[in-house]
Amino acid sequence: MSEARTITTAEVAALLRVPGPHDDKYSRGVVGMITGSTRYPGAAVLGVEAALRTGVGMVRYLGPARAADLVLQRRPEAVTAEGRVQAWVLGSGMDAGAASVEEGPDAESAGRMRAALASGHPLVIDAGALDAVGSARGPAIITPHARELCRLTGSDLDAVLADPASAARAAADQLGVTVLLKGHATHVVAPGGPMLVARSATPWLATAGAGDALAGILGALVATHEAAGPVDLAHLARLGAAAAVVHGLAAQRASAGGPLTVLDVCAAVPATIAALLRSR
Ligand SMILES: NC(=O)C1=CN([C@@H]2O[C@H](COP(=O)(O)OP(=O)(O)OC[C@H]3O[C@@H](n4cnc5c(N)ncnc54)[C@H](O)[C@@H]3O)[C@@H](O)[C@H]2O)[C@@H](O)CC1
Ligand SMILES: Nc1ncnc2c1ncn2[C@@H]1O[C@H](COP(=O)(O)OP(=O)(O)O)[C@@H](O)[C@H]1O
Repeated sequence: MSEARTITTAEVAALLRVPGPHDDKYSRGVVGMITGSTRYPGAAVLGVEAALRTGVGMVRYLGPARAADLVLQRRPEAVTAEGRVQAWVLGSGMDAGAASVEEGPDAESAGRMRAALASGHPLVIDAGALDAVGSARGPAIITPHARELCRLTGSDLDAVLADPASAARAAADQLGVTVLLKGHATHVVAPGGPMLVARSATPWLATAGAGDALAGILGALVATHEAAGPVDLAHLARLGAAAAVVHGLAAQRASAGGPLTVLDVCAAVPATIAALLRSR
């Protein structure tokens, strides 16, 4: 078994960047999101909502037209034009192989995804972008669930579920990226680094779209840190664990012991962050 340590709320609070009087939308960080597809446009809405609720200077949304329309209906503050970006979120709400699509309504966002992978900026790689991890030039954190991890590494599902910490560590070493393995407990590890575990989630969070929101929270945290100086794989591991704790605590707030929707979780993120900041 791989040794694992639960990240504390004090550590998470210390990782939250608070804007100061001299900040502007660019110095706070811009997260670029190429998420959602013609088939799964809702994932784009959830990720953008989560990123904005986490606090970031700008969300630049560059997915397919149908998803962009829905994002703008929900969040007119999202910017859908190309421009400066400090960190990317790729692949939520896309089918495997999304970066290789060359025809149809999702081809333009596939091209943008290939450019983001080659940009050297930090990357949050989710769902349909996972199989493109080998083309990531910048530091990357991948966010698979157990079955996605198996698809990526060829490991056995029962073995991953029995020892997620070892599976996450082996994947990080094999792929040379930081791995955030989702589940009731979420395991996060950089190649050769310490294993961090987030244990704040409630089982009510096991609902479609919850992972899309996690990717948005994480993308916002990465962009706000990258705006202050380059993040590396070890830094991405701490931010990944922090994002999972914020996600889980927001879910506890949204649930209050009962069912939740993913937009409820997103709506609970600002109060969750405010409570963490009061505790530091
Ligand atoms: N509103 C939306 O637009 C939504 C879009 N979604 C997108 O839908 C696409 C497909 O996602 P799926 O994860 O369903 O597809 P997958 O094809 O990756 O998963 C389907 C298979 O994986 C298994 N599986 C799922 N979660 C697991 C876990 N935690 N442990 C072990 N096995 C697990 C399922 O039993 C099933 O056999 C993704 O791009 C995703 O981002 C989902 O996020 C749901 C919401
Ligand atoms: N039993 C559970 N208890 C707590 N959290 C869970 C549980 N099952 C899943 N989650 C969380 O819910 C999210 C599901 O993400 P994912 O599998 O990508 O689903 P989707 O693709 O539908 O968004 C992850 O953040 C995961 O950690």
